[in-house]
Amino acid sequence: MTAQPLVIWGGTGHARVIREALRRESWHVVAVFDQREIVSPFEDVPLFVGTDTFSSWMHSQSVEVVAACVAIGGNDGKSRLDTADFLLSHGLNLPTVIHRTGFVATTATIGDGCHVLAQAAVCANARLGRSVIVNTAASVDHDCVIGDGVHIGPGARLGGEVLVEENAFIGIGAVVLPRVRIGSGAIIGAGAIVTRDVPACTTVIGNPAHPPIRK
Ligand SMILES: CC(=O)SCCNC(=O)CCNC(=O)[C@H](O)C(C)(C)COP(=O)(O)OP(=O)(O)OC[C@H]1O[C@@H](n2cnc3c(N)ncnc32)[C@H](O)[C@@H]1OP(=O)(O)O
Repeated sequence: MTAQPLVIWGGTGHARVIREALRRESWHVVAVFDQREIVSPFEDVPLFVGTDTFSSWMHSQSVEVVAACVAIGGNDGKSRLDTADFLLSHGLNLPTVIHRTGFVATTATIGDGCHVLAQAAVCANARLGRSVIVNTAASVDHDCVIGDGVHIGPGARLGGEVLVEENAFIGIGAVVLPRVRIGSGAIIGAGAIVTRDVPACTTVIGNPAHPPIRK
């Protein structure tokens, strides 16, 4: 099988993680794009800046580029989804990337452009929307429902039947107890233990998780 050319949008460390997770026999990274004038994360792959440059670059390619990955991490699910829509509008596919050490149950469903990274697990009957990141060693247990644009940070643990609404962000090593609902755009701080539902657009930290105290 010949590796297909693929572009990565987003030129930070997450791009390196994505490239590492891609199957080398399937995908060959030919360019990185970003909105900012930054240095390419790869010595052997050029970085180009901006959406206008992207359109002209696509037209200039002699070999058709058919796929892209969005490498925007952090809590910016909206940017991840907007960028995914931009790339789709240029006719690109957004393959689901599953690291060779990642686990996805046969009964789980995963939307376009999701990334399941090294040693992460998506368990039985879990449902992931599109452009979801399940980062290194995170776990999404049975029957969880994860909305579009959600990022589950490294080592975070979601018990069974957890609902995470769109664009929410679960920080490194957080734990969410079974059947808890995390509202859209909520931020769960690193290491938090979430025992109750979290309203939309709310940040919580600590054990048990609570909003930060304003000083
Ligand atoms: C591969 C990767 O790296 S993927 C990236 C994953 N990233 C993460 O998991 C980061 C998650 N982010 C966090 O936990 C953040 O600290 C947030 C979102 C909870 C808060 O961020 P900010 O609003 O910028 O808070 P800030 O850093 O100013 O800290 C405010 C106070 O809260 C405390 N605090 C911050 N985060 C936490 C936390 N997770 N748990 C407990 N206390 C915290 C700080 O110590 C500080 O306390 P102080 O006022 O007594 O000094």
